[in-house]
Parts: sequence; C-alpha cells; structure tokens
Amino acid sequence: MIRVSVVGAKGRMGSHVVDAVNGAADTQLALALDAGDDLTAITPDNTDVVVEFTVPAVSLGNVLAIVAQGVDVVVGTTGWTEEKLAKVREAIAAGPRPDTQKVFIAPNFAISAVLADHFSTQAAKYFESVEVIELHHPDKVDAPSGTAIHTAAGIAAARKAAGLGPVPDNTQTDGGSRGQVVDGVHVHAVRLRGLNAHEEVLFGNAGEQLVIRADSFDRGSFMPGVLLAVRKLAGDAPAGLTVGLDKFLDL
Ligand SMILES: NC(=O)C1=CN([C@@H]2O[C@H](COP(=O)(O)OP(=O)(O)OC[C@H]3O[C@@H](n4cnc5c(N)ncnc54)[C@H](O)[C@@H]3O)[C@@H](O)[C@H]2O)C=CC1
Ligand SMILES: O=C(O)C1=N[C@H](C(=O)O)C[C@H](O)C1
Repeated sequence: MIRVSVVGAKGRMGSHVVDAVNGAADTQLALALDAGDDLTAITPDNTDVVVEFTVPAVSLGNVLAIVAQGVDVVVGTTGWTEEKLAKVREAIAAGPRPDTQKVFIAPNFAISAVLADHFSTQAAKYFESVEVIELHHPDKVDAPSGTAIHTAAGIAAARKAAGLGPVPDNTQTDGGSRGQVVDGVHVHAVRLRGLNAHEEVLFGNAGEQLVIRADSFDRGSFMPGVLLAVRKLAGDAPAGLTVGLDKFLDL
C-alpha cells in the first residue's frame, strides 16, 4: 500500500484527493492536513507520497518543508515560475535525500487538458496566429490559469524552434481586452459560475482555423492523473524535479 498524506485536504481539490486515495485499492490515507497544521508531522515513517493542492501563495513554502522532511511530493497547486522551480531544485540538493528525492508538479492532471496542451505544441509551427482562452469557475484565485501559462509557453517555444516570428496583431488601442501576453501569446481568462476548468487554443492561417479544446466538467476528472503521479513517485519516476503529466504518459 502507498501511504499518502494530503496537504490542502479541506479544499475543493484536496477533498477529492482524500476520497480518491481512500477509494483506490493500492493507496491509503496517512495524514489529511490543511491551513494551520504542522507539516513536520509528515515523516518517512508515516508517508510515502504527499499530494499538495493549496494556494499559489503558500505552495512553494509547503514543498520546501516537505522536501526538508525527506518525503516525495506531488504538487497540483498553480503559480510556479522558473525562479520558484529553481528554489525547489536547490532544496532537493540541500535536503536529506539529494539523490533520491522526487518532486512532481503538474499544471493539470486531466488527460483532456494534458493532450490539448501536447497537441497545441505540435500544431504551433503550422499556424501564423494563435491565442489561448481559459475558462474557469469564479472561485479560482489566479488568472490566467497555470495550464494556460504552460500551454502558451509550450506554443511559444515551438514557434521559436520553427523560426516563426511574432503573431500578427495590428491593435492600436487596448484597455486590456487583448488579454495577458505570455511569451508573445495572448491569453484570455473567463470566470463564469457553472464552469469548472476549460481551455481553448485557437490557431489561424489565411482562410482556415484549428480549435483545440479541453473541458473538465468535474474535479473527478483530475483524480486518475493524481493517482498515476502518486504511483509513479512511489515507483519508477526519476529522482529530482519533474514538471508535467505528459512525462508519465506514452505521448
Ligand atoms: N493541477 C491540476 O490539475 C489542478 C490544479 N488546481 C490548482 O490547485 C490549487 C487548489 O485549488 P482548489 O482546491 O480549487 O482551491 P481551494 O481554495 O478550494 O483549496 C485550497 C486549500 O488549501 C488550504 N490551505 C491554504 N493555505 C494552506 C497552507 N499554508 N497549508 C495547508 N493548506 C492550506 C485551504 O484552507 C484550502 O482548504 C489551485 O492553485 C488550483 O489552481 C485545481 C484543479 C486542478
Ligand atoms: O483552479 C482550478 O480550478 C484549476 N486550476 C489549474 C490551473 O490553473 O490550470 C488546473 C485546472 O485548470 C483547474
């Protein structure tokens, strides 16, 4: 049995993870912690893998604390930047298990979103124009979504590798309607009651359009990906920091 502790256990995602861990035949819940709880309660004696779904403002601190405890961790919280990822790598090197510690961070655990992201990077070099629209429930605290930032960055890298120039855009005035520019790609965020997590990538050439869209209608859609990551960390995932569920899929 893989012993799993959940940090952020009272949240929308954390509570689903608790249910998923309790419901799977090969995992068992160790600790369910939330804001105000002491993360040093998590030790290798009681936990094989931690799952962390909290808020962007605290996630890095939580991950560093869990690494200091010498326990592997799966992270779904958003807000990761290159600077924060560098701090995680430093913490692994300075921690109690520098050669075996595993930290896994995924912008999105839903297979539909991971595939949309993957297909978008494949499509990127064939189109002159591209824009990303992400649509979420209005209780979400960050915009744009971590997934949309990841998708835009992947598209931008693919465009650059293919030698494409900037996306065409003759906007002369903009009060904010053109969205946030992530690595040269415009990203738009919609917040609407009734939605859960959705992303649309629009590609355009003269006379044609490709739309790649992923819809997570229910948070249950993230759980197979979370459990896959937990099993990989308890199994043959490489040591160190890994980012993206695509690394654990045969894509
Ligand atoms: N990677 C993925 O597939 C997905 C990622 N997310 C991300 O996961 C994060 C959480 O989302 P939700 O569950 O909807 O948020 P939420 O607000 O429902 O839950 C966050 C939980 O973290 C707790 N918390 C706050 N500070 C804490 C601390 N210092 N230590 C421990 N717990 C603390 C809160 O009390 C709350 O229970 C967000 O960043 C969201 O964007 C959400 C859905 C899927
Ligand atoms: O807050 C959410 O709900 C989600 N957050 C993640 C993100 O920002 O990409 C993943 C998914 O979109 C749901």
